Amino acid sequence: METINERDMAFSRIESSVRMQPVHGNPQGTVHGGELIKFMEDTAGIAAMKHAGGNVVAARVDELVFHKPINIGSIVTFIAQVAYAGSTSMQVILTVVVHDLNNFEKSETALTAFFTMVHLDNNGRPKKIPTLKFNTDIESELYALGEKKYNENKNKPNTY
Ligand SMILES: CCCCCCCCCCCCCCCC(=O)SCCNC(=O)CCNC(=O)[C@H](O)C(C)(C)COP(=O)(O)OP(=O)(O)OC[C@H]1O[C@@H](n2cnc3c(N)ncnc32)[C@H](O)[C@@H]1OP(=O)(O)O
Repeated sequence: METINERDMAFSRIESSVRMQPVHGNPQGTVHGGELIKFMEDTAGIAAMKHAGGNVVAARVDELVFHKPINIGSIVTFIAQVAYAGSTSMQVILTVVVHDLNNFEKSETALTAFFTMVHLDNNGRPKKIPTLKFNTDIESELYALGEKKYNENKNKPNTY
């Protein structure tokens, strides 16, 4: 199989929309945080799989922020972007937006997080990934954010 050494950042971007159902709810009647995190991890995982070209696992979640509660019945879009590629790991920036059901041009950010996803080979060992190429000013900013988070994690004591 052909080995890909470099991928454009835009290649891995994923958007996935879901209507939040009663089964996603918590006792307060809004969407349960754990349900949202599962969708976030799946979306981050698919973006990372696209970049890596194979299986990935989540190694870490940083700066998960719940900015707004989400109501049952809302249509929510999960946006995942590989922002930085290390040797075998990726920083995936996850943004969750809630749409205005009467005006889909309007949406609000409800959650944000960084996921560290690691590419694994068939024996479950970390495997090298393509480098990441940015092509626009916005992508360059995302890359800088991802690189900062990667370096912060590498420098944290007792992390691994
Ligand atoms: C709405 C949509 C619906 C769609 C619906 C479809 C669903 C379709 C979904 C498919 C998508 C699946 C997405 C789910 C993914 C899981 O749910 S996975 C389950 C949860 N995760 C786990 O069980 C992982 C457990 N941990 C491990 O297995 C090992 O610790 C790891 C992560 C493989 C690392 O192993 P290790 O031997 O420590 O590796 P090591 O060589 O030291 O480091 C490798 C790299 O990882 C980094 N790393 C390791 N540990 C850490 C750490 N704690 N923090 C940060 N970085 C770390 C290192 O810095 C290194 O990076 P590079 O410098 O190479 O880039």
